Amino acid sequence: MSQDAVIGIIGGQGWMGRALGMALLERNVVSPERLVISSRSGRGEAYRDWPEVRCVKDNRELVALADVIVLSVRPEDLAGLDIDAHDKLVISLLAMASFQEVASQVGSRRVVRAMPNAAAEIRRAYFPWFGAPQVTGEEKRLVQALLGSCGTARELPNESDLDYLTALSGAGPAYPALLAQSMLEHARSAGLSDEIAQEAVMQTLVGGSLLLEKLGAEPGDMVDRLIAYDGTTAKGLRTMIDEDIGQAIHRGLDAAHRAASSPR
Ligand SMILES: NC(=O)C1=CN([C@@H]2O[C@H](COP(=O)(O)OP(=O)(O)OC[C@H]3O[C@@H](n4cnc5c(N)ncnc54)[C@H](O)[C@@H]3O)[C@@H](O)[C@H]2O)C=CC1
Ligand SMILES: O=C(O)[C@@H]1CCC=N1
Repeated sequence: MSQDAVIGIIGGQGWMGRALGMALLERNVVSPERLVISSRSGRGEAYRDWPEVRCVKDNRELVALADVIVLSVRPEDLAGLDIDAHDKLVISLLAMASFQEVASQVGSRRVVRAMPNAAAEIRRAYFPWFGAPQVTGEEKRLVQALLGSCGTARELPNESDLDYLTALSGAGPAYPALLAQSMLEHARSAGLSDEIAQEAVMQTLVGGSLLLEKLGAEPGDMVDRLIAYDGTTAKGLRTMIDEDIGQAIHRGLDAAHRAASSPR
């Protein structure tokens, strides 16, 4: 498929659709003339700097204009889309909607399922995807370039990996947010001012994450090293480990994975 393909995003004003649309434009992966979005609420503010981007209200018009159709609506809105993609390439960002379900709803078996995460907003998403056998090698290269605009795109060998990663990386940015919330509550209850507590939590989580990325080693190596150091960190870590923080995380991931794998 040509790199000049017109890309249409259904739900292009929503959280993920807008993040993808903006990333494609800002990274010059797609020129504004080659982007079409459908939005029930009109053009909106997001694309105000890109007047060449076409905005339509009717999804059937978008399907007619686009070579590649990105679905970025909530899973419960899939059944109401009422489009026939006539075997065009469709990229679904939907959680909880299988290849079979998407293919039969949109009238194309040339379907890629892809899973962004909230960090697409800052172009740091982990963005795995799985392409049906009907998707050609050239189309897969295009998909990799499109999704790579939002961060790190990765083709997966099978669809079940995508359901798993929906729970791990798709939902993932919420997990450090939960940790941050808990640390912040603790800092406040220890009497720190809001300003210092917020700054300390943010800088620690961001700095710790960047350090992990730079070290590139097993995260457990850092844990082992600090337990062996046997200082204050070791006291905190041992207590959290004895309280089975690992079990709580595994049970949470299992629950999200079950939700991602079950038919709605
Ligand atoms: N928000 C997240 O962190 C993630 C979301 N996803 C998936 O991405 C998809 C989109 O999610 P969000 O962007 O968060 O939802 P959202 O609610 O922010 O955006 C969905 C957009 O679709 C529009 N829409 C609904 N029905 C439509 C229709 N018939 N025609 C045109 N537009 C329509 C809505 O008005 C809204 O603007 C979901 O299926 C979700 O499972 C996947 C990974 C992460
Ligand atoms: O919570 C959800 O269902 C979506 C899919 C993965 C992350 N957010």
